[in-house]
Amino acid sequence: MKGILLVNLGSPRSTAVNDVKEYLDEFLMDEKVIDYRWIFRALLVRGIILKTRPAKSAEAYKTVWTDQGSPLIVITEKIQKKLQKLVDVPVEIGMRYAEPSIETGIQKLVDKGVSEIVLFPLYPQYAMSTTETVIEKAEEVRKQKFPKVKINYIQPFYNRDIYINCLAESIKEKLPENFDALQFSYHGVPERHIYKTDPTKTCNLNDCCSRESNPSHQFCYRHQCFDTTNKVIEKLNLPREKTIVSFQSRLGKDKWIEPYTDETLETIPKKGIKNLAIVCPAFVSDCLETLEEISVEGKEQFLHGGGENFHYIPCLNDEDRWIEVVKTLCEEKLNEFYLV
Ligand SMILES: C=CC1=C(C)c2cc3[nH]c(cc4nc(cc5[nH]c(cc1n2)c(C)c5CCC(=O)O)C(CCC(=O)O)=C4C)c(C)c3C=C
Ligand SMILES: [Fe+2]
Ligand SMILES: [Fe+2]
Repeated sequence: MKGILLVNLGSPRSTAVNDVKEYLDEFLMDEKVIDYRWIFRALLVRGIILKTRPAKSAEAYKTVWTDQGSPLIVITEKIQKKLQKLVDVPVEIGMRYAEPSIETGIQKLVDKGVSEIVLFPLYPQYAMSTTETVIEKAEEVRKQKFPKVKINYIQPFYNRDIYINCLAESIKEKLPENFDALQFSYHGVPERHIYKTDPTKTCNLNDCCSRESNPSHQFCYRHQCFDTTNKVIEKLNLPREKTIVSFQSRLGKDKWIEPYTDETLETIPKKGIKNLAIVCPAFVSDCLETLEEISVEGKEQFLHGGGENFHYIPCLNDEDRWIEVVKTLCEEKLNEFYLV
């Protein structure tokens, strides 16, 4: 029997500082996220970051937490429920960090008699710290706990027509009537991650990310973000000069991919952009990074820089058209099981 596992990043179990600390420890000790040798990672994460960040992050989580829990988990559950109504195989969710874990999700499917799983990492663009760590973790769990189970992984879908149409339509519906610019703010990654995962060693994080065709693009997160943006701009028929791409949420002292969202938000009002619409297409569901970092902090930065109107465009969340895309992508992979 076949089944579907939707995988998202995960959130702390509550906004208590200790729960946030436990979550951040698992997240940041992942060597695909902070890719230093264990001893240096432990010194940085446990010796420095976890001393102060959990209290700060817990305060931020409190501002977005709902009666049902973390927005990211609640929305992923809504996607699961809606998808379950459209497909005739069991659908479960699993989080890369904290609960419900990938193991919990696979166990629930196995308990329902599933032996062939389509696993969907809910990230449009490939990154070592997202898609790659999800697949690595799922393979580790499968080998150790479920050796008879087969897993088929859905690949990044940043450039698929069905996804681009869906994202473009969603944005179009929510765009305000008057705006000076539409900003696409993607989660950032350290530059080092892009060099590390480039099998061709040709990406220089410059023009090659935006070049038409280049073998490095399959693993270049920066390229994939530009490509999603360009395809949406084309669909919406937007003048290029009315659009901005930037990268948010950087952590630590390393150089992350540029331009940075916070700096952009502070400076664009001085260039005449007073009315801004902003969307975050690296996230399929709203979460701390969109609801707090962009909608609240980002708005403050923009207004502080002299901006006047800040319009946040929510993620796809559980919109019906997005659930249809999830269904199509899952069905493609479910069908592959029949071919082998
Ligand atoms: C596109 C998706 C994401 C990428 C790429 C990514 C890389 C990445 N993130 C951190 C550090 C943190 N991220 C945090 C929250 C967070 N990150 C993503 C997605 C991506 N991260 C999401 C969806 C969330 C929100 C989770 C939620 O519960 O809502 C956090 C925790 C919050 C905080 O303390 O700020 C950290 C830390 C790194 C270091 C990284 C790449 C190396
Ligand atoms: Fe993150
Ligand atoms: Fe690149």
